[in-house]
Amino acid sequence: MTKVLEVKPAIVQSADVLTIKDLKAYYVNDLFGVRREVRAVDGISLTVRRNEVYGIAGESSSGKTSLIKTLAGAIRPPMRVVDGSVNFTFGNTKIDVYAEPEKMKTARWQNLSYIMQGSMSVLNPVRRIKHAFDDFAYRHMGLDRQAFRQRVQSHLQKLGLDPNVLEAFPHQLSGGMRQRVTIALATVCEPEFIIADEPTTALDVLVQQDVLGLLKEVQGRLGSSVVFVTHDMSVHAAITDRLAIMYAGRLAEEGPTQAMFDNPQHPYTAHLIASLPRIGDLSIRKSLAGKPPSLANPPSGCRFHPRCPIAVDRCSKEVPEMLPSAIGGRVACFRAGEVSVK
Ligand SMILES: Nc1ncnc2c1ncn2[C@@H]1O[C@H](COP(=O)(O)OP(=O)(O)OP(=O)(O)O)[C@@H](O)[C@H]1O
Repeated sequence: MTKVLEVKPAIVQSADVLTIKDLKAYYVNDLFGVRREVRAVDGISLTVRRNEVYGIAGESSSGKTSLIKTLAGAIRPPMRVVDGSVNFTFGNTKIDVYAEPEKMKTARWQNLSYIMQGSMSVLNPVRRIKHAFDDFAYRHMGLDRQAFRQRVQSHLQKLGLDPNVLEAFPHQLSGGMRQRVTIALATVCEPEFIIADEPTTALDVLVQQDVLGLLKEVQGRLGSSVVFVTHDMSVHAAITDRLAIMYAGRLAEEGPTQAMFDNPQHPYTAHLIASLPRIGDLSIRKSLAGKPPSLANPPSGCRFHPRCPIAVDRCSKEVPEMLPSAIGGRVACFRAGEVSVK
């Protein structure tokens, strides 16, 4: 049995809120006249539905953070979107992120919010917590000061936080508390779309469970969509409805989370699941041979083929497309379904 955190998944509904089509985003550097491209996001298509938690998993450097920065329209040089599109639908408003950057600016905080890695980056260490709410949320809510403060206090209470945290400095709170405050900050405007990048990585497992429970509860109450990024598969098992696995800038597999854990179709998914600790199993977990490839010079064909235990000749020559999988998702593998989790 796989040891996972226990947080109940939400009901999945169907309208698409985010549609990404054949997205390519590269880091482009010119060094002494030599152009170097790191293909961090390389031909990704996916949709995220209303009221679902969509997970993105993959080893370090697989492109997870680059993908979510790209979808939030939060890219800076040397990163460039070289092809493809990102579209959001918020109520009746449609936004093409790269054709309509002004619309996207307005949507930020109101319709879309971002919980980043490490809560201290959004909470100024020398200012009280209340100022973070003033700085980020006040102008988006159209309330007078008093009504705004009341709204913030009642939101904190709904999340089980004492409104007195508003008077605290970040360093006076524990790591878990700070992350709860960050979730409160990201959700006070009741956004339809929340991006969470490794929000619980630095926390111990019990606090992590608490913070994940909170995020799930707010998501369920608001009916928001969440894109949740972490390399930790046990967290995906606990919180996500659907899961995408990234390998070397591309999607390897996507599908309903539970079905992927029960019956992974891609050998890389099977490897990630097999590396999780299991209750009562004292055997040493086998790691995959080799390292993730350089995205400046990725392998030909399927990028996973040099490390794949079941690769055949074709895998080094042809790029596998993402095609419907046997478990109601999509998979990019010529030998899909021929692996099992041992
Ligand atoms: N500013 C940059 N310039 C050049 N390459 C970059 C830059 N930022 C990231 N990269 C490269 O892009 C690739 C993808 O990185 P990214 O941070 O998106 O991966 P990740 O899956 O989020 O990793 P992690 O789990 O470690 O955060 C990596 O090869 C990384 O070295």
